[in-house]
Amino acid sequence: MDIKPDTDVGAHVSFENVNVEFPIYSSHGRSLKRSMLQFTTAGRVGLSSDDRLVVRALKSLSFEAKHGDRIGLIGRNGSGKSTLLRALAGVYEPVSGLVRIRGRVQSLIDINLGLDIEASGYENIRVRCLLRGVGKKQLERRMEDIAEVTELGEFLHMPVRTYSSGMVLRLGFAISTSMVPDILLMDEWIGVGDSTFVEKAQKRLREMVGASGILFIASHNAEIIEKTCNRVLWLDQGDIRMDGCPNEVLKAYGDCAS
Ligand SMILES: Nc1ncnc2c1ncn2[C@@H]1O[C@H](COP(=O)(O)OP(=O)(O)OP(=O)(O)O)[C@@H](O)[C@H]1O
Repeated sequence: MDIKPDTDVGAHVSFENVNVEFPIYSSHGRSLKRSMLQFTTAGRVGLSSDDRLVVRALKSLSFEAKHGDRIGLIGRNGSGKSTLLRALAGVYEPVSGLVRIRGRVQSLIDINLGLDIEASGYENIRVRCLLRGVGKKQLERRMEDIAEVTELGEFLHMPVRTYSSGMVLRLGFAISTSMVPDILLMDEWIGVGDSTFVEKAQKRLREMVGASGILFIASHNAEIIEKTCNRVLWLDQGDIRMDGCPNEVLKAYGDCAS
């Protein structure tokens, strides 16, 4: 795969003929390969260039996204939405094609990923801030801001393994939403916390979405897509079936499903 650095200003994404494949490791035997290839998978299971059986999750996918785009990803289960988000996040490396990404990417796909459960809440906040390049001068203030959002008080001095699942989510959410990225990735709209936290969390999330350069959100909820997005990509079998304004694409998608 060829990743080219981009140096102009403003968030920008382009995918050119991007292919992402997942090998099916247990299928080395010829007869098994043959029988799996005969399954009706609409071309999603196939042979890679080195003759391995693979699931083709993205197939020659091409699109461009510009600063200001709020892109909803829709499509049936298995159409490639999460794979596209993970390719944008750099988690999945395409087997071929060209990905260009200009800007800092922040994924809210798994907000608790990377939390060290043996370390305290404060230690986790500190490490994450340092990893994101927060300088020493701003560190204390930034840490206090995040701590305040969690509303976890003295619990922040205790190891994360002593937290309830809701408390872990508050910590992960507060950390993940502490910096506005150029490119924001979400797999469904996040709803975290109990009734006292949820309103504050939603406001923070809306502000982060509004301030980010480009948003990608995969969702099965048409209302969320309509409210949040100015453009929709309808994915079908790993490729784009339609790209347009939310009303138009959601209508075509709905007509196709009914
Ligand atoms: N880790 C994996 N190993 C093998 N195949 C995978 C893996 N992850 C995804 N796939 C396959 O890639 C295709 C796209 O999956 P993906 O998760 O991107 O779909 P999706 O549109 O996000 O679906 P959903 O709406 O169910 O979340 C599917 O055919 C799926 O079976």
